[in-house]
Amino acid sequence: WTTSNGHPLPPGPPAEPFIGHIRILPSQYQWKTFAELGRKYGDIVYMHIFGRPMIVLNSILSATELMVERGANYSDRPRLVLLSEIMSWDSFLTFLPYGDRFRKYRRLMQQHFNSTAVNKFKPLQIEETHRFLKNMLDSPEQFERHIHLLNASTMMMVTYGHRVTTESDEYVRTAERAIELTVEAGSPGTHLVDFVPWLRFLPTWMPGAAFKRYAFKIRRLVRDMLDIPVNRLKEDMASKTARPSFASALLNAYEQQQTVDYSHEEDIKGVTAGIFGGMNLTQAVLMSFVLAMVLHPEAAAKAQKEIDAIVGHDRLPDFHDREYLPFVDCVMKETLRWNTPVPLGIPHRAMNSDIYRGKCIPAGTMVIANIWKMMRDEQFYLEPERFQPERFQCADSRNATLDPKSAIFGFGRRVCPGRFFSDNGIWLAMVCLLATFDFLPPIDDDGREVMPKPGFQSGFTSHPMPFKCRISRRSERAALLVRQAPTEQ
Ligand code: HEM
Repeated sequence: WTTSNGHPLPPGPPAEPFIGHIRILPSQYQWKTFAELGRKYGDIVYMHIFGRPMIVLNSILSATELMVERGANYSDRPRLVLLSEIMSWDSFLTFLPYGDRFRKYRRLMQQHFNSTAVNKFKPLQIEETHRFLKNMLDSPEQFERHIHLLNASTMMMVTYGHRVTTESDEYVRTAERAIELTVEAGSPGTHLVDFVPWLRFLPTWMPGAAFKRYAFKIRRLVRDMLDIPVNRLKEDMASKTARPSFASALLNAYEQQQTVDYSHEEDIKGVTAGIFGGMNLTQAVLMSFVLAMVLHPEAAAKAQKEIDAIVGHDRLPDFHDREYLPFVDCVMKETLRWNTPVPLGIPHRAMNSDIYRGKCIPAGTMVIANIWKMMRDEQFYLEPERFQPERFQCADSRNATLDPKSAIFGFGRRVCPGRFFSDNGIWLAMVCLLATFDFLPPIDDDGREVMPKPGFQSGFTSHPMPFKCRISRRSERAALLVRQAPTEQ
């Protein structure tokens, strides 16, 4: 295909008339299909669905050259009629189109979550991690629930000063329900109304408008996600019982008119509620870590040896130990690489048509970064399917490694603003777990150890398939340290 400007489109598989490539796209594990297409057509693959163009970037080079270096053109989000406009997720930074409101929200996130600002959250992350370790000691078999509570409580404390003590917490339940129903509605950008936008004007009572009734249910939950925590915080601030938080800092500045940068409470709701996606991702990473430690006891033992030598047995690890624990960092990087938390990132959109490597990328093209494939690029990672933290120890020309953190958080002007904060939290949880617990395979009826089979769910975020394991305290001394760890700020 040659476009009107005389440049061909990037290569891609043959399309069917009108519907384009819709039948090539599987509903599950799309990143694997995209990687196969990449082997055949190169690291930029062009496709279209009902005439709407999309490209898949299979290499870190093309993602960097387009989404970072040409960020002014590639930082928009695709127009998702069902998700953004009907369910109203477009109140959140994550789905905002590129423009003034986006820049305003990013600036606010950046002020509080940049690489130095996140240091102020460290005492809270330590406290929440201690609480988590105590829960692990009491009921290690419920590790998934404890990880969930750790993430929910840390994020809610940081953002709204609200401590989550149970899974039935009103805000967390509302947010999880909204996300669950949204995910069940199908992949963003693949619903009929996304391609035939006038369908959104169908009255809800009409046959064929079931999607709209369903979407309205989600819209109410999304509204609650925005309103409940900020309204509760305002009550606490009025009664002088609020803890300092991201949202309270924004509300204070707004009320005292210290800034003209944001003009409406709705902005505060939109920017703070963006944190929820982060909880789910940190959960995916820590669950993958537990699975990796069960499957690779040699990696866990090596990290534990390093921790014992540096931290000793009289205290729990802390942030200031990090620079002396290089192997723990390797385990963290390998965990992030091995199970990429967001395999296809969040799609960007080209605002204007562009020429790249002699090919035309039309205006409006949806740009998908296949981060899963980038984390398996043999140019950087030998035997990419193997879990091998050592690959990050010796970056020589044969095994030149790329830090997964340069890809798994996305690219350019839309790169994850929570990346420094989650880097700290994930590291602390991993190092404390390694210092105090052993991770063992479950035992079958004949008393034999059975290694769990590693597998990851398909979906927008990649979580390990449910698995069983035994988690036991490393020693009575370790258990005592956990019991004595301070948890009240
Ligand atoms: C392991 C943890 C995390 C991973 C892997 C992750 C990954 C990502 C990715 C891939 C994107 C899309 C970037 C792009 O469009 O190129 C993103 C966006 C975003 N993340 Fe994260 N994230 C994590 C944790 C967090 C946390 C803890 C927060 C909140 C403090 C957060 C807040 C956001 C927001 C608000 C956006 C939307 C940014 C925008 O559209 O401009 N994330 N994240």
